[in-house]
Formats: sequence, structure tokens, C-alpha cells
Amino acid sequence: MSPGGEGALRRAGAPKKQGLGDTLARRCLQISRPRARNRTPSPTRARDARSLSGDLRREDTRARLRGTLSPPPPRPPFRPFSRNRGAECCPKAQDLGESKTMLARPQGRKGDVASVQRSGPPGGCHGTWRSPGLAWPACCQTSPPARMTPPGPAGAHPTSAEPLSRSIFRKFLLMLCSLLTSLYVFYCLAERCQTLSSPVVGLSGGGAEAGARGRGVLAGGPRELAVWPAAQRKRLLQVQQWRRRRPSAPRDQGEEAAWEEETPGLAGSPGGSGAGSSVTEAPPGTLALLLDEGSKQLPQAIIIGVKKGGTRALLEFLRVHPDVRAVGAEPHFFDRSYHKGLAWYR
Ligand SMILES: Nc1ncnc2c1ncn2[C@@H]1O[C@H](COP(=O)(O)OS(=O)(=O)O)[C@@H](OP(=O)(O)O)[C@H]1O
Repeated sequence: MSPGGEGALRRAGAPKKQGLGDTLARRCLQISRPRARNRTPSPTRARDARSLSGDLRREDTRARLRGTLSPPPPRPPFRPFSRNRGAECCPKAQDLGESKTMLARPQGRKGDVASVQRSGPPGGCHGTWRSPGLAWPACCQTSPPARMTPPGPAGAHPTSAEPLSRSIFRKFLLMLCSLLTSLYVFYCLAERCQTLSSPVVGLSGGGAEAGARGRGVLAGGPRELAVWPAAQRKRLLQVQQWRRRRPSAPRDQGEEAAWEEETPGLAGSPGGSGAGSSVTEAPPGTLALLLDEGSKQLPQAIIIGVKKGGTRALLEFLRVHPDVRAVGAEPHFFDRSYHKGLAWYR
């Protein structure tokens, strides 16, 4: 309304209204007129604004008493996963009929309460406040709502008991899994140790049990043989072959001696290597072979070569054969230790 609007109305002879509308119009004119000229705040304008808001409140109260203004709608019952959760949180918004506006268009999926929570303001409110002339409700700015737990019996805010128990349950599950895993690893290690310590016992194979198995050296068979180191495995195979090739019966002295000549290093023991043999009855070279001590025989072949002539490679190739037994390092007998004699060389 223009500054001269009131005078024009009076000149036109309009009846002077003493109601609230007239008062409001006059107040508005009084406030807007100096604002157009001078924008500096003055105590008079502040007083006018305060009295205007007081008038508005009084008018609102009168209207309520007269029943012209509808009473605020009742609050809906609590629904934990309802879309109107923002409105429940913000009773001010509900009073103003803005509950739908507050929940309009969250950033996440439609109806997703979690996404609605995420799209709220830093104060913790659920929705997006779309009314330009209204400020955020006080409850949204001061008290962010707890998660989707229902309120307590006294109507208090929901507590964080449920997430706490869930995290404890998760930790318990994690601990249980780690405990089971460590137990399984421990069991596997124990079984492995047991498997490694058994072949010496299997060598004896004494009595009827060994007889039932025939002439096997290892009680556990190839499974046990596989876990042994390569050198010992080869020794065991040698012993096994020696036992197979050895004539069992009848054993006359001549045949035995001939066979021992044929297989030096493996034979040469009066102890029985037959079906009922035990560790004590095994040929003397067997345990020594298993313990990698050697049988103190002179070599049957010697590799001679110049430095960098590939002698090491030749030795390794020959060592692969189960019937060949070679020394680990170069003995250097002929050039360094010849004076020590053949006893040392054996
Ligand atoms: N089959 C074959 N063909 C060609 N070259 C071979 C072969 N076998 C071994 N080599 C090479 O021989 C070198 C090692 O020889 P030696 O084992 O006699 O060396 S040593 O003197 O015993 O240390 C060593 O050479 P370098 O690697 O230069 O030291 C081996 O690579």
C-alpha cells in the first residue's frame, strides 16, 4: 500500500473500522513508511514491530476462543518405520501443516528412512524444510532424534541400546571365529607333528603285523614316505628294494654271502630283514642309512673334473637315482687329505 493510501481512503468517505484489520493496516503503514526513507533501525520501529506481533498473537488467541481457527490435529501414533517420522519429530511442523513438505524428496530411495535421516540438516532433523518464510523448528536444531528405537515408557527419546547390543554381538561372533580358526590351525599342526614322528616306528613293523604287511619298511606306506625329506626317502627306498631283492628262504650261507657282495652297503648283516624284523633285527646299515650316517664304504665311482667343468651338475644328476649314494660336498681326498688314509676316506 502506498504511503498516501490511508488519506485517500478517508477522503473517499469510507467508514472508519476500529477492528483488528484496520489496526494492522495502520501499523503496517507506520512501519513501512520510515523504512522506505531511512533504513537505520530506530527504537520506535522496534517498538512498533513488537506491538504488531503482540496484536497478532492476541488476535490468534481470540480466534481460537471463538472457534474460527481449527484446533491443531492430534499427533499420529508412533510408527517406527513410517515416512512421517520427520513430522513426529517436529511437532511444530505438524502444527503448521508442513509435515508433508518436510519429508518431500529425500535424496535416497523413496520411503527409505535411513536416507531421510541422512538428508537432514546438521541439526539432526529428518526432512527438508521447504517453506521459505519459516525457520527450522527448534526441536530439529537442538535435539537430533535417536535411531529407529521406539520411545521409552515415560515418553523419553529412544536410546541407543539396540545398536550397542548389535555391536557386542558382532564382536562376539568375530572372537568366536578367530578362536575356531586358531583351534583348527593348532589341530593341523599337531597332526602334522604326529605324522612326522612315526616313520621310525614304522620301520620296525615287528611281529605278525609286519608279517601281514609283507616286507614293507614303512608302516604308513607312501603317505608317510611323502612327508620325509628327499635324502631320507631315498634311503628308505633303497632299504625297501634291498629287502625285496634279498632271498628269503632257504638261506644258506653261500647264497647270502653272494648277495651281500652284490649289494654292498645295504646288505652285510646277519640280522633278519625278513617279515618279522624289527629295529634291532634290521640290518646294521639300515638305521645308519635312515639317520644319514653312511655305511663307510669306499666309493665305487669318482667324478673328476676341472674347476667350473660342470662336475657339480653331474653329481646332482647321478644322485637322483635311488641306487646311487653320494657324498654331500667335495671330499678333496686326493689333494688335501690323502695322508689321512683310507680309513678317513671311507
Ligand atoms: N650342463 C651344463 N652345461 C653348461 N654349463 C653347465 C652345465 N652344468 C653346469 N654348468 C656350469 O658349470 C659351472 C659349475 O661348474 P662346477 O660345478 O664344476 O663348478 S665348481 O668348480 O664345482 O664350483 C656353472 O657355471 P657358472 O654358473 O658360470 O659358475 C654351471 O652353470
